[in-house]
Amino acid sequence: MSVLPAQLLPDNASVTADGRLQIAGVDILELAREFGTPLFVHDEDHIRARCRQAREAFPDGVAYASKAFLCRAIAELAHEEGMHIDVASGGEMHLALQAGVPADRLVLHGNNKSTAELRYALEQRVHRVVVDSFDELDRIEALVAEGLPAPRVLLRITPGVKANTHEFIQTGQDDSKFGFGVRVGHADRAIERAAASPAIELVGLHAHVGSQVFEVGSFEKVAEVLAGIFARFQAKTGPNARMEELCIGGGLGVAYVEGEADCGIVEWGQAVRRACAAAGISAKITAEPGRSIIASSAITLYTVGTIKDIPGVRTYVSVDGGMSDNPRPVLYGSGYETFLPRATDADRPKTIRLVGKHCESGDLLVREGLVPADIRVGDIISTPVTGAYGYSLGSNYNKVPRPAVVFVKDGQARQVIRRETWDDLLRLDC
Ligand SMILES: Cc1ncc(COP(=O)(O)O)c(C=O)c1O
Ligand SMILES: N[C@@H](CCCC[NH3+])C(=O)O
Repeated sequence: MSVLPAQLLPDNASVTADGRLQIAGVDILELAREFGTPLFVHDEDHIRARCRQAREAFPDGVAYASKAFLCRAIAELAHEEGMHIDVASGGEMHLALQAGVPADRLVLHGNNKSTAELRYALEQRVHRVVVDSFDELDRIEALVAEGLPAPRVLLRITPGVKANTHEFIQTGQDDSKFGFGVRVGHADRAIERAAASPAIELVGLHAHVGSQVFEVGSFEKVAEVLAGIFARFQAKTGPNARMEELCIGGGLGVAYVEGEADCGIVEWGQAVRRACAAAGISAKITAEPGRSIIASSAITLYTVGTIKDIPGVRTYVSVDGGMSDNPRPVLYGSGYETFLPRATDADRPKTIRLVGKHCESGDLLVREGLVPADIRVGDIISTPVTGAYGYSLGSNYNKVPRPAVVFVKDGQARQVIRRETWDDLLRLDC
C-alpha cells in the first residue's frame, strides 16, 4: 500500500467518506470546476497558524520572506498577523506598500540593490535595509548626502557555513555572491565603516545560510560564528551604531515527500535562540522564514490531458501546467508527491512521470509519481506542498498564462490572483 501521507496536506484538509478532498470545508473538485486548472489552493488558516508559530518562536520580531509567494492578499495577511515583510526587490517592496503594509514593517534585501530601489526604501523609511556590499554603502552615503534620511541597517554577514542543501540555494559559504565574508575580513571592515558613517544607523547583523535546510545545526553554527563578531562590534559601538539585533535569516526546510520530516518553526526558533544565548549573544534574535510559512499551505490542481504508456519504459501523464507554474523540479531536482483528489486516500500502485505542456523534455513536475491504477484523461491530479517558490518562480514560457490562486477558509473560497488570459500576455507589447 502506498497512500499519500496525510501530513503533506494543509492543516485543514479532510477526506469525505467517498475519498474526495476538502480543504477548510471546501470541495477541491468543485474548486477546479469553478476556477479552472492549473490552480493553486491555499489553506488560509494554515498560513495564519504558521505566522503565529513564527511570532512565538521569535518574539523579538519575525519577517515573512515574501519571495516565497507574494500577492496583495498574502501581504495583508502577514501584516495582520504581526509579521514584518522581507522584500528582496523594488517590485516586492512596491507591492507590499500598495497592499497597505506600512513602510516601517518592511525589510529590504538584495545583493545588488539599485540606486532607485535604495532611494525608494529611504524615502519610505523602511524598517531595515540589509546591506550586502561596499558598493551599496557608497550608494546609501550618496543618497543621504542628497538629503534622504539615514536608514537603519543590518549588515549581511557571510559566515562561512556551508548548509546541507542544493548548491543553488546555499548562501552562507565563503564563495558566495551574498554578504560580507568573515574569513576574508570583509565583515570586520564593513562593520567598522558602517559604524563610522553618519549616513547609516547600524542596528545589527544578519546572516542567511541557505534555503530548504533541515539541519538545525547549521543555524547553531551561524550563531557561534556571529557571536565573536558581535563581541567586537559591541566594543566599537558609536553614536550611529548600537548592537540591537541579530537576524538569523530564513531557510528552515519543509517535508515535500514521503519519508521527509521537518522540525517545525517553534523548535527551530528554540534551537536558534538557545544557540545564540549559549554563544553569549545578548541581542534581539529575529528571523525571516518564507518556505516554512507558506509551502505546505497549498496544493496545485491540474487536469490530466494525455496519458502515454510506453510499454516497458514508463507512463507519461501530461497536465495543463508544468515548469511555468513549478520550475523547482527542473531547477533543483526537487521531489513532489502526486494524488487524485477524487480518491485522496486510495492506494497508489501505479508509477507515472507527471509532465507539463511545455516544449522541453525536461519539463517534468514529478519524476516518479504514484497514482491509483484507474487514472484517466480528464482527472484532476494534484501535487501538495506547492505554496512556496512555485507561483513566485513561475514564468509565461510558451506564452502559457499564469494560474489563478485561491484562498479557502471556513467553507468559503476567495480568488486572490485571477488567472491570466491570452490577452494579458500582450499587455507589455508596444
Ligand atoms: C536573505 C533571505 N532571507 C530569507 C529567505 C527565505 O528563505 P526560506 O524561504 O528558505 O525560509 C531567503 C531565501 O533563501 C533569503 O535569501
Ligand atoms: N527558489 C528556491 C529557494 C530560494 C530561496 C531564496 N533565497 C526554492 O525554490 O527552493
